[in-house]
Amino acid sequence: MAKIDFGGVEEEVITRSEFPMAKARQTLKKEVIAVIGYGVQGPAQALNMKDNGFNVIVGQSKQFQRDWDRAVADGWVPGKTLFEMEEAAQRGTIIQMLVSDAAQRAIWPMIKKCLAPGKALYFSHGFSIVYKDQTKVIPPKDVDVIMVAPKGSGLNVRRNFLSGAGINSSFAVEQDATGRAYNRCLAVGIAIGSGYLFPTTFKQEVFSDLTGERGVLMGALAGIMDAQYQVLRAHGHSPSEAFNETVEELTESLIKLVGENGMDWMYSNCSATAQRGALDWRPKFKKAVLPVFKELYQRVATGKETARVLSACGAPNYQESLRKELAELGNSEIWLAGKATRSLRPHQAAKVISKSTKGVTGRSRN
Ligand SMILES: NC(=O)C1=CN([C@@H]2O[C@H](COP(=O)(O)OP(=O)(O)OC[C@H]3O[C@@H](n4cnc5c(N)ncnc54)[C@H](O)[C@@H]3O)[C@@H](O)[C@H]2O)C=CC1
Ligand SMILES: CC(=O)[C@](C)(O)C(=O)O
Ligand SMILES: [Mg+2]
Ligand SMILES: [Mg+2]
Repeated sequence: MAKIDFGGVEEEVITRSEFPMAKARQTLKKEVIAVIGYGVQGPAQALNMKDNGFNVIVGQSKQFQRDWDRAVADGWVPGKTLFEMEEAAQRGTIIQMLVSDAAQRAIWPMIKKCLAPGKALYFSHGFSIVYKDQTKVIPPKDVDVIMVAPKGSGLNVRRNFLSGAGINSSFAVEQDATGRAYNRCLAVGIAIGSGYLFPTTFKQEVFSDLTGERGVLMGALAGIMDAQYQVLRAHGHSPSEAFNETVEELTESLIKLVGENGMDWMYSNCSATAQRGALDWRPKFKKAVLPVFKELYQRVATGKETARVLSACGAPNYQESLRKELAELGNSEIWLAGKATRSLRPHQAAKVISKSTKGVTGRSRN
């Protein structure tokens, strides 16, 4: 493992050069990897592994016709590489649990029957194992239990693979029954297209992941956007102006600079006026939301968020009510304004400018 200094704390990271693709292929050459679930992560991981030359089959319930049809359209062949979930799980030696977290609880009794000794049970989230009191997912002692959790949407797991970039993942071994769990885990991590692999535990992964997606990555993000948009609109700003100053300028400009070189770098390349205001207001926002994040982490740690996911997402009419909720969000004024704004992005001009390298390196941090 390479040792990397993260802001003064040393952590170990697995690099592709330590665990090259040839070693992954060697490690998994006798394995049949059964990807159970063709939702978001399923297609990305299955297709990346197949394109990397691994022996992959897909298990998908035909009752979810849309997902079955997508698997067929992606080249999986019914009866050869695409099966009902139980048959795929029987055939697989590494069983990847990539149905939704609530569905993992529902299909567990069936999966458990397919876990012959020496097989590996794989997750991309610590959820089912860590909250076993609620999910009842308790693997037998004679199988490996491993996790690779890509740190991004499945869409990017596939897109980054196709662009050659890869995506970083965390990984953990919960149970090593065969003595090969660690190598199996890293080999699958490399096979699905991970770049760097960060060691974690199932518990640390799921606590941080649930906090992140409810917080800054998704929930808090949409919440603060709504709040700012509402205030601007209430003071007579047009929808386009309110949207531009809340979302468009972030996604099209400023957050890209944060990704490129950090927050201070983005600040450095904005006006002195903006920098002063942002530095002054940062602590106020932090103070306002800190209690909310503390409450969120508590709810994650005590399993309340898990109970909410299992009861809501496991309900029979959930897909219908989810569709309604997402449609309501998409049809709210802010996101309709967003649709109009996106149609006005000046793509042509951007292409011409990108041919020049003058003036694109940014202002240094002093
Ligand atoms: N979506 C993502 O990008 C990420 C997901 N993960 C984790 O990966 C795992 C899979 O998540 P997603 O790909 O989002 O799955 P998803 O939420 O898209 O699940 C869809 C799959 O579950 C199946 N399914 C749903 N209910 C079912 C039921 N009652 N019986 C049988 N099958 C059912 C669907 O047919 C489909 O194949 C989860 O543990 C998730 O937390 C981790 C990182 C990112
Ligand atoms: C993309 C990801 O890693 C999330 C947000 O945690 C998820 O989809 O569960
Ligand atoms: Mg995540
Ligand atoms: Mg998540």
